[in-house]
Amino acid sequence: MSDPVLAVEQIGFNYGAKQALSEVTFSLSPGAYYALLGPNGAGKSTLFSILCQLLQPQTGRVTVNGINAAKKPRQVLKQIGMVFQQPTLDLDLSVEQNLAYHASLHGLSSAYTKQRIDEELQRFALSDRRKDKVRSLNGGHRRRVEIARALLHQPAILLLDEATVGLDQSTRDTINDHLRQLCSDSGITILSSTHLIDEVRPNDELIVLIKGQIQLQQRCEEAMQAQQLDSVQALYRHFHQQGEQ
Ligand SMILES: Nc1ncnc2c1ncn2[C@@H]1O[C@H](COP(=O)(O)OP(=O)(O)OP(=O)(O)O)[C@@H](O)[C@H]1O
Repeated sequence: MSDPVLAVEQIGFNYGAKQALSEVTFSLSPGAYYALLGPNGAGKSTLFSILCQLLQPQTGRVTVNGINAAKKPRQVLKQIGMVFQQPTLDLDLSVEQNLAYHASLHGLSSAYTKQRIDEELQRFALSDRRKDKVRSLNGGHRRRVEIARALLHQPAILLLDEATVGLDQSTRDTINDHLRQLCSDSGITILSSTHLIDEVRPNDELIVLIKGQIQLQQRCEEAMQAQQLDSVQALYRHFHQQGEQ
């Protein structure tokens, strides 16, 4: 097995008296797609906030490619691309301007920015929309721009927090296809949170988080076989019930 690209060890986080995460431990391998599944309030957003350093864990540690996030936060942030639950594009800027602004925050040179914007817009079939204002794009295209933006600085890990919420089924399918392709083509690791169980595919690595605790980390197909269950829904229900006890 290759060294993990991300290791989360014994992380705990409370909001005052409210416990959001307790002794959360898991690791991600390079080039794999991980679906983080959990009901509302399970702690998914808190975990993402810690991974992209908006919050500091109160216990435990996060390392990215062996670098401790608490000790070298900037080096770790360079390795992470983030797509938040709420859209964060400026609607009155063009697609290209939104991407260029993000690239400048990451300190990319103008020549490299142009190259990366070209590459990512091509990857997401958006090259013909580069001069259009984001306001004129539909929801699926806006999400694709956000994913392209998160990839500009070539992170090792892409984090997506409920990235397909509010999109119709066929747009969700297209984006999900793109994301799986991204892992196999470019070797990037994806951690994508969802409560939409139908988005999880048999070949995905599955991480189930319930009430701030990890209930399962295993390839989805293997977990179904181990539990003798024939669907992701049944598998999730099983671990959900276990977590609620
Ligand atoms: N700022 C806050 N203050 C107090 N409690 C909070 C705060 N943010 C989250 N919580 C609580 O922490 C727990 C984890 O919340 P979190 O938002 O991380 O879960 P989630 O899995 O992302 O849920 P959702 O799917 O609804 O976004 C929940 O019980 C939530 O009520």
